Amino acid sequence: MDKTLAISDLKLAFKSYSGLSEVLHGISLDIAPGETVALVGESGSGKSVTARIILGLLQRLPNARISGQVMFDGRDLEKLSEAERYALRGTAMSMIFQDPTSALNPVFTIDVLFHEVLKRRDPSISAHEARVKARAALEEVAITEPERVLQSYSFQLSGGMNQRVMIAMALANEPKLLLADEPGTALDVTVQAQTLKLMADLVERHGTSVLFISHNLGVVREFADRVYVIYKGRIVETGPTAALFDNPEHPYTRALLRAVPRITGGGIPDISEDTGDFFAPMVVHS
Ligand SMILES: Nc1ncnc2c1ncn2[C@@H]1O[C@H](COP(=O)(O)OP(=O)(O)OP(=O)(O)O)[C@@H](O)[C@H]1O
Repeated sequence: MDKTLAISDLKLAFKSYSGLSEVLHGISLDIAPGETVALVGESGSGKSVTARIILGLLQRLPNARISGQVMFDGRDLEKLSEAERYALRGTAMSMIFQDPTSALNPVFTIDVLFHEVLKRRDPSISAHEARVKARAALEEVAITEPERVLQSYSFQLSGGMNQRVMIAMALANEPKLLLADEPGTALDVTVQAQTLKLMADLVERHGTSVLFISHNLGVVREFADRVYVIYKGRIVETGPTAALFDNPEHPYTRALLRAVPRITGGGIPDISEDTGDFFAPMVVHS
């Protein structure tokens, strides 16, 4: 079956007055239909820029130099016009962010925001039809009083409620691919765990593919089918989640796993002090 997403040899550099700074050095990554794939790595390793290239957002920056191939649902993104890429965002692919409260425009009520989202797929959808769909979508994320939520502004709702609203909106147009960039990191851990479980159940039911970007290896272990570990713009290890966590072979993956904070003390180890060769060849688990 065709992959939902197939990235090959993706390179990215930013041009500045002092020259080119290379950020991605030829990464390859794919996601099958219905699969949840995690991209993990430290801050600045290139996770968010990868998501922004998939969404077609970095292509608009005049100082971004991009090469390689990104195939989405059988289509080469680089061959699409800006208008075609715009049409894909919020319809065939959508995104959820770290902080749901700031991602939802506080000027409009949730039902107006929902209407806008649904119009991306069906420009002629009426406010009434949108409201019916929005109510059903909110019920799917276990919101028991959808009418009250629809009439509210995001600042009147809790962070956990906004996260559910955002998940419902992101899935309202039945996207093939959901990009989840550190979802819920701005929430407390219990609420984050509940909403991630909700998201996982929903994407499974809808057969949505997910690119899950996270620092949190515990969450990755629970929700991802496969993992790619990225270090300074290079994929250093990849494989099915259990194989990779049970038998990490690349020095950087080992350091990353050792750096998971433990309640029993010792604080967060500093992996920059690790002596392993983080540029060792990539490890692929089958
Ligand atoms: N518009 C830009 N211009 C120049 N450099 C950029 C731009 N956007 C990102 N970068 C650089 O690209 C690198 C990768 O950034 P990216 O945001 O993808 O990291 P990340 O892995 O998502 O980190 P975090 O987990 O902190 O979000 C960083 O060094 C960042 O400074």
